Amino acid sequence: MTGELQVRLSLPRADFTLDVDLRLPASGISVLFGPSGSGKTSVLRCVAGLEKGRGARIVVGEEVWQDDAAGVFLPTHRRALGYVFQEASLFAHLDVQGNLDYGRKRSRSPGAARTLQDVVELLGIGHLLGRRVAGLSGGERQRVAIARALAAMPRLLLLDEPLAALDAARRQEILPWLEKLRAELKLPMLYVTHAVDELARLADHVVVLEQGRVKAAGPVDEVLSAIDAPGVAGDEAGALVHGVVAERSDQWQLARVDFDHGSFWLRDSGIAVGRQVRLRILARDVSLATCEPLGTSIQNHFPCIVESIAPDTHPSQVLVRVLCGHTALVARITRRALAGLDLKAGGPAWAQVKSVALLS
Ligand SMILES: Nc1ncnc2c1ncn2[C@@H]1O[C@H](COP(=O)(O)OP(=O)(O)OP(=O)(O)O)[C@@H](O)[C@H]1O
Repeated sequence: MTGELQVRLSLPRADFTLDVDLRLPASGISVLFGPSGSGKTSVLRCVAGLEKGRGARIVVGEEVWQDDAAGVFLPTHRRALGYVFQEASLFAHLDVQGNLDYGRKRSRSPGAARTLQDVVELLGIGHLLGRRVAGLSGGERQRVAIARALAAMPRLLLLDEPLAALDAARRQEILPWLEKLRAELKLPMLYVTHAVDELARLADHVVVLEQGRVKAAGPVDEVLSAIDAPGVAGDEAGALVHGVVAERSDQWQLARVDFDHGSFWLRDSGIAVGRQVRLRILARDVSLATCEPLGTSIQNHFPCIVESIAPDTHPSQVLVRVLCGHTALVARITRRALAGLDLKAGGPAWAQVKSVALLS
């Protein structure tokens, strides 16, 4: 798709007016994130044409789906979109193939048959085609629901908490499939969740909603490491670092992941050298020092510059955002430590990272 995705609308809700004006990238996953009742599903419903909104303008690439100022409103069936819900709404009387055929018939494109083969492969559901829906696990059902949505060759895929009804093991099973879609499809996806781990793992771009307003928006690493809105991640505040697996040590069973200003050593989980990965570094796992830490068991430490300091969720603590080159890390330290070290914005420091989670 060329061009971006524009979603501008205003919609009165029970307790507030939803008011957003978003410009989102034309590919990758844009996550709508926020607490329950903040308006995330309402945004998707307006994009789908299920609710009208006011002063709305919804443009997908070069297609105008709604422009209230010009009197344009395409009904849902004329918007080339796929919609995946929390509970896969598959037809129980059809097998998996029948469900996919239904999706394909919604597309008027002659290339749809080819696409169907591709999505079956993409989501690894070839062995399920003859199965009844009732015999599928929750994770398989969601994969089929996503495949059915993609079979209609949408210009935009809407996913409303697609993992929320699954247990932890099923969620882990389906996350790599979503990462594969993100890597292999040029399709923009609008993905609703209130789970920080999904956000960190899947999002390219993030919009944080609160009471119907946009509280923060931008690339995922920027939004997650921003400390001026600590409510975004609360106790899970931290940074996201993009890196590449550069070395695997048989001797130590560790992998080295390089980022723009250094390297992390972390547990080798078998990911091949050369693969791009995301690292999640929680603020509670980062400590700060004023000189290079020597004689410590913590292997990952980097010189950095203190960028900003902000109040945390508890008054005894602060969040400190530091820059290692262009890469931001966030440290959660006590006010007492801040005073003792005399850290100031603009000053040098060393960041020590106690624990790193490899997300993909
Ligand atoms: N048809 C409606 N008319 C008026 N208010 C509504 C309507 N549907 C939902 N609301 C209210 O709008 C607000 C936003 O709801 P919405 O479902 O968009 O939030 P959400 O962020 O998706 O929440 P959740 O994560 O719980 O699904 C809520 O206060 C909800 O009660």
